[in-house]
Amino acid sequence: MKILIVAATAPEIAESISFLEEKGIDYLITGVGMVATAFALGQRLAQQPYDLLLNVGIAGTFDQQESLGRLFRIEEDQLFQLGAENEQAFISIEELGFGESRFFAHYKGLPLPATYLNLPATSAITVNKVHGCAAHIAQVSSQLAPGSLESMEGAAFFYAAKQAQMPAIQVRAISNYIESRNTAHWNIPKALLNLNQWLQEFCRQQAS
Ligand SMILES: O=C(O)c1cccc(C(=O)CC[C@H]2O[C@@H](n3cnc4c(=O)[nH]cnc43)[C@H](O)[C@@H]2O)c1
Repeated sequence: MKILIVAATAPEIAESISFLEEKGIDYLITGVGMVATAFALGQRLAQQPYDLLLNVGIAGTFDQQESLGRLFRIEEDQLFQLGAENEQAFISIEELGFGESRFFAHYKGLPLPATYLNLPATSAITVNKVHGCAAHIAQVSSQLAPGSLESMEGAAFFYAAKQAQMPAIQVRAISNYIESRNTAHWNIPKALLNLNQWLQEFCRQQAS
């Protein structure tokens, strides 16, 4: 099975790059954010088809009781606040009739290893602006499924995969709580360690 590993930044998969190169597994660093992700992935997929696309990275969680470093598979991801507003309410892109904002992991029929299937599943939102203001966080969080995560790429990754009609999955390690912004509270090293250990185990199981 030909797999493409997709990450926003090189540091997110730095611990796995020599492993991936030894195994002959392709990877793509897109740059941070939805526009960079959709363009880079679209460009790659136009040149080369894959049997499976895997987006890995770190993410924030809205669940203040969750453990930093924990891994999740993202089953649904949303282009957050894509739409319009009027004086009363937000109007989604679906209600406007211009497209869709919700995208899903897609791997039906693929024999994915236990290291993926056994991960806890959750939903995520994809944002242009990382939430860091307590009042906004309280408002957003009340509209989301409990335990939702937040990244800057996930839904754009699923979008590009859907456009290219290729199976796609996403795994995120929690690096921080979505809270009043304070990066001193983030635990990026723990998230990266867990994410890269998982990624290498996934690739080993996938190959066997
Ligand atoms: O500072 C570092 O050592 C470092 C190492 C690896 C990656 C980073 C990043 O800042 C990656 C940016 C990446 O992280 C995602 N992310 C993480 N937390 C959140 C969040 O709370 N809300 C939204 N996105 C988050 C995001 O997908 C960025 O692409 C730093």
